[in-house]
Amino acid sequence: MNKIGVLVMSYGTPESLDQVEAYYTHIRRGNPPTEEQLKELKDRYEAIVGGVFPLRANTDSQVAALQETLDRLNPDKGLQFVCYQGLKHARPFIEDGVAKMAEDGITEAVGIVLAPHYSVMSVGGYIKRAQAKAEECGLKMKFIESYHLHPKLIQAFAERVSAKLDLFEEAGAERSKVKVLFSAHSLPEKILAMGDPYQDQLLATSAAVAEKAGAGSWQFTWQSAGRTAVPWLGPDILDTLRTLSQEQVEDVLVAPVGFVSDHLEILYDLDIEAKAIAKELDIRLERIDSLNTDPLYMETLSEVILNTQAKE
Ligand SMILES: CC1=C(CCC(=O)O)c2cc3nc(cc4[nH]c(cc5[nH]c(cc1n2)c(C)c5CCC(=O)O)c(CCC(=O)O)c4C)C(CCC(=O)O)=C3C
Ligand SMILES: [Fe+2]
Repeated sequence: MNKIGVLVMSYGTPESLDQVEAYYTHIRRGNPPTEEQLKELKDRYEAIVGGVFPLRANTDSQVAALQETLDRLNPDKGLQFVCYQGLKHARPFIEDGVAKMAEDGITEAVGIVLAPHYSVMSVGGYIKRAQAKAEECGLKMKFIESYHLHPKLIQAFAERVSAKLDLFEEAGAERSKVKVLFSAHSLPEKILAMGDPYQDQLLATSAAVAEKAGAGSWQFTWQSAGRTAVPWLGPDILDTLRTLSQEQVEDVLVAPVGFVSDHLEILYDLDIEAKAIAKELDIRLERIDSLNTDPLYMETLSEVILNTQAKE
């Protein structure tokens, strides 16, 4: 049986509170955080679920679900796709995943990231590291850079937006007046001058989801900007909520389309931090459920992976 490796890449999260320092140091390219920064990050993890790191189980489940979906959708019975995990900032690292494929005798692989939009600073970084290790191991790799307009991805997000708009309506709000706020992780502003596609891809996803979900009123905002000296893309969601409040908006549905699973930036930055500001402003803030192992998301990933073989 001919085997094709699938390197499924994701951000990674610590396994326990005592690993947060090493994790944070890795994110900071080897510079350890100050005591204060470390405490602040640990506090955020403790606030979400008391020191459990949901992204780990979520990534494991996504990889398992992707394996099942690939097995089911692959039309070529002489070819088997085998998934491996590769994380950006935690074990198993991207390099570990590539090395494992090579050890298992795999010579050809496809790399994909559990994030739909390309930026040279996000997905570009994952791909660069995987490619370097693949060359070292003599592995031939292809990469999927983005899949932000795949019809099944748009449908999955749109169904979630629509379901939450129903709830607003049941609670007495006028559906067309609920502000749908699409969001994604901010990046340093310099990416715009570099001609990076990140922002345009996010706006394209947002417009497609808004249209499919029949959202009456929507806009895009950034979230989770880093606390560094350089300017980050804005407006930030907390400022956007303040502006919306001034515009007499009372109902807001946040749709974080830059993320595909429940983790810190969803469970803390939105569910705790943004919700607290919304409460102060008397805004009803809800968010769409995360995709996690949604079958439509798994089919999106499977279809783009299978497509890399069809093109040959
Ligand atoms: C574009 C992007 C995505 C989306 C695409 C993708 O998924 O790749 C993403 C996702 C995530 N980011 C995450 C966590 C963190 N990101 C940080 C810091 C940073 N993120 C950045 C970018 C991104 N990050 C950047 C440019 C920095 C500054 C440092 C640097 O230049 O690299 C920090 C440090 C402290 C802080 O700034 O808050 C933390 C803890 C978690 C895991 C949460 C969990 O464990 O549940 C996830 C899914
Ligand atoms: Fe991040």
